[in-house]
Amino acid sequence: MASATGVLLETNPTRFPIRNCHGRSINKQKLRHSQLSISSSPCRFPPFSQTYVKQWSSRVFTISSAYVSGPPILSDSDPKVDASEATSEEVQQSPKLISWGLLWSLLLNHKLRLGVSVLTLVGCTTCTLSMPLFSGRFFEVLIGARPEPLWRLLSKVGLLYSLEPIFTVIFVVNMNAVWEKVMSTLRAHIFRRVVIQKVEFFDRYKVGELSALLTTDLGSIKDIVSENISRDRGFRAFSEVIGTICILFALAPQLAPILGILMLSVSVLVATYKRSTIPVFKAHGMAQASISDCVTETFSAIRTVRSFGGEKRQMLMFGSQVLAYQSSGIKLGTFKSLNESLTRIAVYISLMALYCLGGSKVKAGELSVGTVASFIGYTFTLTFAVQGLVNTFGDLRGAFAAVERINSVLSKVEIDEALAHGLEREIQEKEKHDEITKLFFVNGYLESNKYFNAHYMSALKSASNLSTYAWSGDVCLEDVHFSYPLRPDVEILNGLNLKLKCGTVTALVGPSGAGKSTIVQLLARFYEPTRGKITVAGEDVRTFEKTEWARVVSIVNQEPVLFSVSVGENIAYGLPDDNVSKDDIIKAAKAANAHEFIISLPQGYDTLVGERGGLLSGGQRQRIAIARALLKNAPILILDEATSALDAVSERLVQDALNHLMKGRTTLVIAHRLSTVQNAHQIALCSGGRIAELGTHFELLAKKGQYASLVGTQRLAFE
Ligand SMILES: Nc1ncnc2c1ncn2[C@@H]1O[C@H](COP(=O)(O)OP(=O)(O)OP(=O)(O)O)[C@@H](O)[C@H]1O
Repeated sequence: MASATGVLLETNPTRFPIRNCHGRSINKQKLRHSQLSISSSPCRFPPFSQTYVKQWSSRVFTISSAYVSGPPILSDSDPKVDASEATSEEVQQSPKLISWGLLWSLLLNHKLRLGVSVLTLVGCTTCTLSMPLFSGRFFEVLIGARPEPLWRLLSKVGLLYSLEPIFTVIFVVNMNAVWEKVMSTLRAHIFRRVVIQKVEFFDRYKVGELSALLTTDLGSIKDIVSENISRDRGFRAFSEVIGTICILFALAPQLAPILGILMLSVSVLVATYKRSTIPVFKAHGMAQASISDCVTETFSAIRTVRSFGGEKRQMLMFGSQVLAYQSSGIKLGTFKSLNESLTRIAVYISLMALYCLGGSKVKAGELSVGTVASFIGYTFTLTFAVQGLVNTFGDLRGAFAAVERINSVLSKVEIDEALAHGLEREIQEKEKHDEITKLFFVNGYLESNKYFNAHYMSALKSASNLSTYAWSGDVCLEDVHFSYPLRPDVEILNGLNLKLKCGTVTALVGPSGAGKSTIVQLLARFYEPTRGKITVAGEDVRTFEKTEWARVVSIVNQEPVLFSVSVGENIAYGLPDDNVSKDDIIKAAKAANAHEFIISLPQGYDTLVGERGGLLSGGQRQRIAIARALLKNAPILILDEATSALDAVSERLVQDALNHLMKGRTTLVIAHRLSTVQNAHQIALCSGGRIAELGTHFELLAKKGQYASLVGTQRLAFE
């Protein structure tokens, strides 16, 4: 039944613009999606954090009171396209991935340890700050100016000396443990955020840049505590500076202001000087990064280097980078030595000032010898503490820059909602006591992403149906238009229609660059069509979560990627969430013609395959990938010319395995070989962003069109 507001909206939507939680107006179609599924299945959403629940319920209220109910409809207009209109606004509004709020809430998970750290910090700072006082008294006892027995004074000093290291140990251990735990959660949080980004995000950033976020940048955030819990850094330096200044004023108000001004000028000087050295540090860091780039590139492409005799070129390149690193290192050393001398100069100036002023006051009888002796001690304490604080501020600057980098890369809204939603649900369902899973929870909840497109997500259908649809229905690409997000002006597919009949093989042929692999990427849902849709048994695939979709699609590529674990584990990756029995693995390997070679390996199924499977031949890698796909037992199969890189013997073995794999599955084969094409139930020729010809081998030959000319010019290779 239509509510009053709903009717008003229906009649004149522009007069009553409804705004979503970001204040953005949302169209009617979106409203329909949101409201319908909210009312039909509100419990499908995982128990997000309270804030999310609040935002969610307010959205439910706004939307449901404003719209008419009805059956869930996913219109032809692409929800993703609608959502993309708002992307720039959302980018501006997106919350920072690492914020003070997040850090604070993570720290508060360790209240006890933090409490102990604060108490022990007070304890060890008190001990440290008492020492110069007792040194002064010691001199006074020695010259007879103080009537206290020496043994009593020494036993107090002894007590201080014993307590200080104990407090220090407890402080360092606790602070370190707290920060390590916070950093682990942060690391997992960032890794997860990277994993759920859309594929175009990975087109945009280099792997090196992304791994630097999790290693170098997080490293500098970690160092801000780990490297600053020693005596003369961070919190201790800060508490010592404050404590010393108070004591100095209490001890000798005549001397304290002079010393204070002196200290202040020195620290300003040191800080200014340090600021001027930032470019030198940066240059050194960059030189180090280029060395590491060169090493990675050379060793990962060692076969190419060798085949082109490129060793000398690589060595020269490495040598020039080493020299650049060396010269920036020498420059840095000079700056460091100057820095060191500055500290000493600061101490000496302060001491000279003290000797002159303090000495004259002692002579005039205004100050005791003990007080001046204590003052000298505090001068050292203050100088080193100030110096430590300046260093800590330098580290803080580095940490802020790292946070900024992480936020600028990861706070943008490029999250693949259809993937993140399913992943979130799966992790929520997992055993909460599992220590590894817990890492991905912030304060008991997964990062609740308010940018999850609720209207989009709410139209999701049950996963249990997907498997039935995929085993029994056709897969259709209907009027699919597509441009890669990084090249939005170039339309690769332009109204493409193709039906993959259930349980049959479709061969996809066409000239290079026609868009064959693009079709594969769309079927795998690495990208979504910019217009049109892909359906399975008539259902838009976007109504299913990507994690569910991944379960019904298997892809075997020309260059299958294996993980650097054992052969058995690589096959079991076909079902990464399940406990796969060894029998099932062997069964899949046998069906993929891989069992024989696997048992001849040194450790059989436990043999490690090396980085990206580099310790195996191309044909062996291919058969393991097929075994992995067999174990997965997905109803939709995509073969990206999986045998073209193999020799005749391997090809026969792999082809047998593939024939086994294709049985009863809806298969799309990108084919360059005539034999593969001829055996297919239908052949689709892709050209100009559409399917230009469709039929069997003989039908297409008879047409004497592009397919016939491809065969004629032998661009479809004969065996
Ligand atoms: N990630 C990407 N971002 C931008 N453009 C891309 C991307 N991947 C492919 N393209 C472009 O899309 C077009 C189609 O490429 P595609 O790989 O689908 O062709 P293909 O038919 O599979 O070619 P081949 O037979 O040579 O493999 C090409 O012009 C290519 O430059």
